[in-house]
Amino acid sequence: MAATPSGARSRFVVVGGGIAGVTCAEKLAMEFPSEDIFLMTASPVIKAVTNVRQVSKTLEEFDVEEQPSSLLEKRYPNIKVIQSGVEQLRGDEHKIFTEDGKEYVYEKLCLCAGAKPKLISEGNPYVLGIRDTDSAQAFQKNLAQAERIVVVGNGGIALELVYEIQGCEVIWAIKDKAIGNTFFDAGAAEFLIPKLSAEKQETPIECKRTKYTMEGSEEKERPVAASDKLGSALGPDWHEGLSLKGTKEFSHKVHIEVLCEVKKIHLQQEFLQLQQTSLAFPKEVKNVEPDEVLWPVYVELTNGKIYGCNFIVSATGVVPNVTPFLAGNNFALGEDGGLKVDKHMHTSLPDIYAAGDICTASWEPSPVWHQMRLWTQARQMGWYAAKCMAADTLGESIDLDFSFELFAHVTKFFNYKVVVLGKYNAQGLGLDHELMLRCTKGQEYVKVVMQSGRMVGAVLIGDTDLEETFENLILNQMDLSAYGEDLLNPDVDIEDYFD
Ligand SMILES: Cc1cc2nc3c(=O)[nH]c(=O)nc-3n(C[C@H](O)[C@H](O)[C@H](O)COP(=O)(O)OP(=O)(O)OC[C@H]3O[C@@H](n4cnc5c(N)ncnc54)[C@H](O)[C@@H]3O)c2cc1C
Ligand SMILES: NC(=O)C1=CN([C@@H]2O[C@H](COP(=O)(O)OP(=O)(O)OC[C@H]3O[C@@H](n4cnc5c(N)ncnc54)[C@H](OP(=O)(O)O)[C@@H]3O)[C@@H](O)[C@H]2O)C=CC1
Repeated sequence: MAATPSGARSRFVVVGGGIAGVTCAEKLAMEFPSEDIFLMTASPVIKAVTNVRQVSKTLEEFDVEEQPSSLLEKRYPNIKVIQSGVEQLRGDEHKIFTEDGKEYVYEKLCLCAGAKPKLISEGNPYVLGIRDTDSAQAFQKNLAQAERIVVVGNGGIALELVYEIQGCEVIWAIKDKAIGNTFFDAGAAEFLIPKLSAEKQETPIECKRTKYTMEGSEEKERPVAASDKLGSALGPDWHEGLSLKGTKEFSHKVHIEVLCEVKKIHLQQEFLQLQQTSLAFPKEVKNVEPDEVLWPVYVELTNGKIYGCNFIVSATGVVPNVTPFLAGNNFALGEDGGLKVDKHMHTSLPDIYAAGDICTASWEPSPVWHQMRLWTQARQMGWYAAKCMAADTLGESIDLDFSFELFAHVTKFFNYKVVVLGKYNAQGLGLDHELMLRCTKGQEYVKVVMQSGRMVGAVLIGDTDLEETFENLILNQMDLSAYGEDLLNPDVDIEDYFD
């Protein structure tokens, strides 16, 4: 590192200590062992991917550890972690200003500052989002005092919460007809629903998926970020170390309100005043509680019902973290507010790349890949962005990485292994597709999406062992018309068929 009067200088600077940023810095450190790589992060700990295991061509398992940054510097002596938030980027000058008053000059920069929860009501103390370790702990603390909460949203976090929470009534308000719209269709939702009323199993099933651990979490005090600082996003099994229990003795009590959104949130005092004003609520708006029961906060839904609760979890997606530190740089943004990146992970500004939750993939994708803000994609993008930065520096050309050929995600919902491949929900296919299903209640749910006789997507719930075969069938686009329903016939050994 050469210091200049105007600030420290590095050829490569990466912003963000989450999976995308750390993976990018590691790959750059390997590609350029004699260069110092600066990794700037607002969080005192970094996320490291360990024990990567390739399950199939595109599905991978790995462990994720929250580690002190010194461990990363030990593994890669040419990575220098700068633990300070970036206050301002001046892209035209190739300069970064940090919150501790320092200035850095870069040649090439990769922005990996993640995303923030998109809350239904900003600044309302009764509305919680879950993103990082600190917000998860705040949620757990509130839950420990709660008798009833309202969960809003129908994606990954809501699915995990409604299954994990015990001893607290959950009112789950969803916009859709069926649960889990970001991962499932109504058929899969039907398959999963009985698990919500069943007593929760104490031992989780063995399941091939990523694991999330906190380095030394039991013995050591974890460094805590200032409360306004954004930590790295949580990930697989984030709730395993937390007791998600309310004040009651029962296991599960989930009531689902479908096809509705939150119309208004009323604090107790305001709610009581409104109730006394006869014209405040139209006749069809109903408090579902007897009047003598009082709650700190009330949620008015668009279906006319009002539920009192201790607090609300807004599990309503994320917004890329582009403000305030990137303000004034005129980046081209995607529809979802992310930094647009081309097929070389390059943003619209010279020498600035982006990866992970902060970016919006804006290249023409493979017909069976789409972006989802997931741990696996953060890692793949971080890795590939570093390769692109290296190729640009060395004047080499580079092809789009193979990991963007097929969307592939393995996770766990309601204690089932879940694999989703390609256009698993027929995303963007309109009516031009057919579905094939196989379902054994309580055991497995298999759905494939076919288009013109070819497989373009699949949802596999349970231990189906079909992921590798289906991944191949989607990738090679073989015409499967001749096999008809045999494709899902449990008596036909499909792997032998296609070997
Ligand atoms: C509760 C929860 C459960 C999840 N479960 C799964 C799962 O099971 N499977 C899965 O694939 N994905 C899961 N995800 C999604 C996954 O965690 C994210 O997609 C992924 O971690 C994003 O990584 P990232 O590196 O892009 O961003 P982040 O992990 O958000 O990292 C951003 C980094 O940037 C830093 N930063 C932010 N602003 C600044 C600044 N101004 N200056 C310096 N540094 C800054 C932050 O401190 C942080 O270190 C889950 C997410 C949540 C919230
Ligand atoms: N196991 C896994 O793979 C997990 C992954 N994650 C990831 O973490 C991130 C955050 O998770 P999460 O917050 O659940 O985000 P998701 O994007 O998964 O889901 C958001 C949900 O909220 C709904 N929604 C959006 N706005 C509103 C609103 N105003 N009112 C009611 N509902 C609304 C969305 O509906 P619509 O789609 O119609 O907009 C969608 O159902 C995501 O990137 C997710 O993929 C999180 C947990 C587990």
